[in-house]
Amino acid sequence: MTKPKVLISDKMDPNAAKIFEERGCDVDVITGETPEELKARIGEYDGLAIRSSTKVTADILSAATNLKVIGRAGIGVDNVDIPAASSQGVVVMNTPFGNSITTAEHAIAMMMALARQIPAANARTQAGEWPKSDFMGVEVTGKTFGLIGAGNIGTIAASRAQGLKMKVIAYDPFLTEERAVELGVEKVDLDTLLSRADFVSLHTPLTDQTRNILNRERLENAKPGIRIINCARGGLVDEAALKDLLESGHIAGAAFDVFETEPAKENPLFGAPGFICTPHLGASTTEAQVNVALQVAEQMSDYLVNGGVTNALNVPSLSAEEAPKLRPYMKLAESLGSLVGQLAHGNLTKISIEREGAAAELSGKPIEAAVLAGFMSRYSDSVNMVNAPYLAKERGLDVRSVRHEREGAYNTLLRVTVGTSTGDRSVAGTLFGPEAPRLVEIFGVGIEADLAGDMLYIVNEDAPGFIGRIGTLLGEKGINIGTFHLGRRDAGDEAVLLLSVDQPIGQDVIDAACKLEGVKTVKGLEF
Ligand SMILES: NC(=O)c1ccc[n+]([C@@H]2O[C@H](COP(=O)([O-])OP(=O)(O)OC[C@H]3O[C@@H](n4cnc5c(N)ncnc54)[C@H](O)[C@@H]3O)[C@@H](O)[C@H]2O)c1
Ligand SMILES: O=C(O)CC[C@@H](O)C(=O)O
Repeated sequence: MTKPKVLISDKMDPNAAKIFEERGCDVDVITGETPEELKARIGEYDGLAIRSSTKVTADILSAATNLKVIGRAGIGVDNVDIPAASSQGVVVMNTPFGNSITTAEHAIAMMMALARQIPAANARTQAGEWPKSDFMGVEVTGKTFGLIGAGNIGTIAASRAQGLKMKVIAYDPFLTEERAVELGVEKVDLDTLLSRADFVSLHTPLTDQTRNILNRERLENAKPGIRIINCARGGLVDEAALKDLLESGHIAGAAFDVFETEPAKENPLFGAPGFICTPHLGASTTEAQVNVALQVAEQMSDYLVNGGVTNALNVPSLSAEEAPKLRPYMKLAESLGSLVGQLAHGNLTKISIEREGAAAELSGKPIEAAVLAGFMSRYSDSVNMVNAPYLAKERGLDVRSVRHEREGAYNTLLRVTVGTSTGDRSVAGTLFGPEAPRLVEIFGVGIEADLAGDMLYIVNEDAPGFIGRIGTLLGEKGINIGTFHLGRRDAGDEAVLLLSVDQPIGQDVIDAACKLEGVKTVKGLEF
């Protein structure tokens, strides 16, 4: 049997190449190539091991005819086109914990550097100035550390801040009260966090919900003198607004490891008062790089040699026998989890997954994992069907799977219900034929729809003329309607409208739809 061939295309600890060889793979280390050079070469390889420099685009994947696995030695996979990889059957893996401690330590180092203005003091001292009176710092002891994103890295940063005798407050929609108590942090909303924190540290992935989470308005309304640390992802903070507010003195300092455009050879923040930065060094310690390199090489060779799947972001863990029967249910389960995750508001405390009819005969665990993966995909870019149940447990989400013997209106049915602080919210779906997942109920209203691509969800008063008004609005905004689904409890009651559309739904469309007569709720959805 020929050995699987792996390309390491980014600078990686040499232990990775050693592990690949020891575990039966041939390995080439070729770094710094242009996209064109990589595209010309990639067809030879079964595995591609990367960090953040290699951009694995759909174009490169189109030439990757033998590729079976991409391994990211690190956490963020924003440099990999996962949908394109999935549609080519390429497994994408990351190493979700190997650099967490190192990155949390970098955030704390940045906080201390900000508090004592170490970079500027160092530069001027070494220039021979001895500027002792220009650098009055602030203590961190007794100050408030505002954590945005209480996942792996955020919770480590919080514990280090507590070690520095700081009070930690946290904003994370996924943090339960129980977990907050366990961590010794106070759970708050984002506006409260910004009005109380002395130092704010961001630790979320970059998603549609977190992009510009610190926008101009929030920065302007933050407590005067606040200092901001971003060692997560560029794009979480409005860079131009931050520059203006550093210049006005409203914000006392900011420390960034990551930028909207990287490599950041120029940036509006460069030179702003109180601004310090590093070139995406969050994961750059010997220890973290050894961890992630070893882990990625072990995971990838296990997959290439034995078919074992660990920390994959785009495949469920299924046995060969169960896989064909379960596959359409996995898609249905993930879509229902994603739908309820996108629509539910409030403090999400519990989720139940009910199986009825033919679905009750199937193994519940993979279906549960698929629901959880869909449900949590809005909150983390590291979540997958393998780690979703573990993450849900760790975060205190009460997960229940119920199998009903009873015969229902459908031959097979999955129902997903989330408990929020404002009550239970439930969606249900079935399979049409053996394979086609279909939504059949949304928050108590019967409605039949495919969940795919970009969609618009509207709740409105059931009254004549509404469908015309929404059609006109979407037409004016250049949005083409693909499919149109309508449901209601009774005539004249609330109606639910679910549209699949050919263009993404922007905030302008949502704002305009909210203003239409009779509209109660509008939400853009993505599947
Ligand atoms: N600078 C670096 O070199 C470096 C190194 C490692 C990781 N990172 C980045 O750090 C980030 C966090 O990594 P992690 O391992 O802690 O991830 P994680 O998935 O464990 O945690 C992310 C947390 O963000 C929360 N979150 C999601 N949406 C949110 C929102 N709208 N508001 C508030 N919180 C929200 C999630 O609930 C979750 O708790 C990732 O983007 C990762 O890529 C950067
Ligand atoms: O590989 C790196 O240096 C950065 C890694 C980091 O951004 C991650 O998401 O793990």
